[in-house]
Amino acid sequence: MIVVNGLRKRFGSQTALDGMTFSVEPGQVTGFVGPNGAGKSTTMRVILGLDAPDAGTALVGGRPYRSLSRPLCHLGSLLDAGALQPGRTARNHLLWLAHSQGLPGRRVDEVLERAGLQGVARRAAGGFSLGMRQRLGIAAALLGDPPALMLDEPFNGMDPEGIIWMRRHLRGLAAEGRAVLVSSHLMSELQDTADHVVIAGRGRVIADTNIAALLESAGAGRVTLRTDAASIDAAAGVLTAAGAVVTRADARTLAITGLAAEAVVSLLTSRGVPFAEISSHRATLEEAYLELTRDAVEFRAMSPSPSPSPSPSPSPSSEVTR
Ligand SMILES: Nc1ncnc2c1ncn2[C@@H]1O[C@H](COP(=O)(O)OP(=O)(O)OP(=O)(O)O)[C@@H](O)[C@H]1O
Repeated sequence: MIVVNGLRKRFGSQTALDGMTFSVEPGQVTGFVGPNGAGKSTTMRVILGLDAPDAGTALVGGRPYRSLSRPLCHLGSLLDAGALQPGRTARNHLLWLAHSQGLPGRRVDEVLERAGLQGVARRAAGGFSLGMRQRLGIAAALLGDPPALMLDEPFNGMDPEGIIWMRRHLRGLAAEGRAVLVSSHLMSELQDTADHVVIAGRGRVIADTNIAALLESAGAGRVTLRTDAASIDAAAGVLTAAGAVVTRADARTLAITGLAAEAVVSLLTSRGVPFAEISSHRATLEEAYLELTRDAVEFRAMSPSPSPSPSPSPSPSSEVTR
C-alpha cells in the first residue's frame, strides 16, 4: 500500500505540491489524473525518494522508499520509459537491474514473457518504439514481484493494441492483489481499467473516489425527453416545478438534470403531458471528470483545451426554465 500525506513541494516560486494526500489500496487500479502541471510526476518522484518534499510524508508499505533494503521487492515503478542504455539488449538491461538488487536471473525471463517481449529480448533497447519501451519498463517494474506498482503515463506512445494489452495487464496485476497507481492526463485512458481515481489539480486532490460512484453521480438524472412542439412548454413547466433544470435542445427535445428518468415519466404521466421518447444518459469517465471539475475555476483555467461540458447547463441563448 502507498500512502501519501500532506505533501508540499515548491520549486522556486512554483508550487508543485500543495497538501497532496491519498492512498493506493491493494487489489485495485487507482488512476491518478489531472492536467499537465497538476503535480502527478512530482508526487511519484517524492514517493520514490527522488525529490524531497518540503512537508508531508510518502510511505510504501509503511516505510519511506529510501529506507527499503530491496526497494524493487516493495514497489515497482515506471517513470521514464526512455531511461535505459540504448546499446544494451532488453534482456541485459533487465539482468543488470536484477543483479543490482540481488534478484535471481530467472526473474528476467519470467517478466520478459509477462510483458510479451520474449521475441525481442536480444535486441538493443535503443531501437525499441516507445510502446515497446513502456513494456520493458513494466517488465523492470515487475522484477522484484512487488506488492505495489506505480506507473507514470504508461499508455503514452502505445498503439490501440498496446493500450488494450496495457489495460488487461494492469487489471491482472490488481487482480493478483497488488496496489497499482497509474497516472494519466486523459481520464478516458482509464475507462475500463481503474477501480478508483484520484483527481489532482494545482498540487492537491480535487476528488478521491470510486469509479462506479463517480459515473453514477455524473450520470444521475441526465435525461433526454422528446415530445411534440405543442407539449414542450407544459413538459418543461411540470419538470421545473419538480426541481429539475430543463434546457430546450430543439423544438421537440428537452435536456433534463436533477430528476431520474422514472420520475420524469411518472410526473408527465400524472399531469397528462404527452411525450414520444425518453432516454437516460450514461456518462463516460471523461464526462464525469469534466462534470466534477466544472466549478473548479482555477483548475479549469489550466486545462489545455477543455471540451464543452456535456451536461446541459443553462446558457443565455437557450430557453431555460427553473
Ligand atoms: N524540477 C522542477 N523544477 C521546476 N519546476 C518543476 C520541476 N518539476 C516540476 N515542476 C513544476 O511543478 C508543477 C507540477 O509538475 P508535475 O510534472 O509534477 O505535474 P504533472 O501533473 O506530472 O504534469 P505532466 O502531466 O505535465 O507531467 C508544474 O508547474 C511544473 O512546472
